[in-house]
Amino acid sequence: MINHLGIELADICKLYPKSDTFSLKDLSLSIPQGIVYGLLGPNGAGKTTLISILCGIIPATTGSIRYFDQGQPISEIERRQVIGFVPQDFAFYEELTAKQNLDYFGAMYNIPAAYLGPRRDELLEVLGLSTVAHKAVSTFSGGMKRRLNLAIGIIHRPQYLFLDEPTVGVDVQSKEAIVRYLKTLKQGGATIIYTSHHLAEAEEICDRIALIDHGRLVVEGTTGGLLENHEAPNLQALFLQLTGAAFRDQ
Ligand SMILES: Nc1ncnc2c1ncn2[C@@H]1O[C@H](COP(=O)(O)OP(=O)(O)OP(=O)(O)O)[C@@H](O)[C@H]1O
Repeated sequence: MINHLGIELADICKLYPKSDTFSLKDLSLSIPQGIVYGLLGPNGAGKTTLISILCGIIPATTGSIRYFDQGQPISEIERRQVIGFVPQDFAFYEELTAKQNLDYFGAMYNIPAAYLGPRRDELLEVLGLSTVAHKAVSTFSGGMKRRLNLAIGIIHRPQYLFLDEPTVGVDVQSKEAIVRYLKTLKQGGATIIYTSHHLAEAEEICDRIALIDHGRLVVEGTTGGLLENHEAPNLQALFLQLTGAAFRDQ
């Protein structure tokens, strides 16, 4: 399968207002279309900042981002239609039911009712939420909320899906369900860009990874190629080899 260029970032810098330290510095990446791409790094490395810039939630201070489809650049308006974002913080209404949340967010994307109903029911089914579809989300477990968060981010079938720690704080069953569904989305042609601290999970699903530390790119490449080049038995060993053992508490 030919992977066309999907997203190209050039010299991205991010200086938050009132901050005197760059959260991202001179970061350049080329992300192919149709793969799972992992943004990895220690606490405070800049992963959330980068994913938020990539999907247009916050602006970069300097640098450029271009999106492509089948090798052709796409406009800002087109970009907004083809991306989906699953944030680390839950982005739904606790007092509404799972079904009402999906209906609400589906309507925000202007999905016609004839398509929205079947799409909503399909997502509830594959993410194991059918039996609780009519319950208020405030009664859900952490894993159920994570799965609903994912369903909302993909209700409009995005071509580019950004996920910020999609499996944080969930049990093995929910993690498996989420990972399985991400693989299904990739098989359907989606480009998935995700951050995670679960390195075994990242090793399982990422075709390529970028390792970031202190806002700078440390290394980038195919998961297998990086392990081989650095003679690392797994991603955790590679991570420690390249970022050191020091804590990142401040
Ligand atoms: N709104 C903000 N204002 C100022 N500084 C910020 C802001 N958001 C993040 N930062 C800083 O930018 C740097 C990168 O933070 P970011 O949240 O992107 O890292 P991360 O890799 O996602 O970390 P974690 O793994 O802990 O979620 C950190 O030093 C952080 O303190």
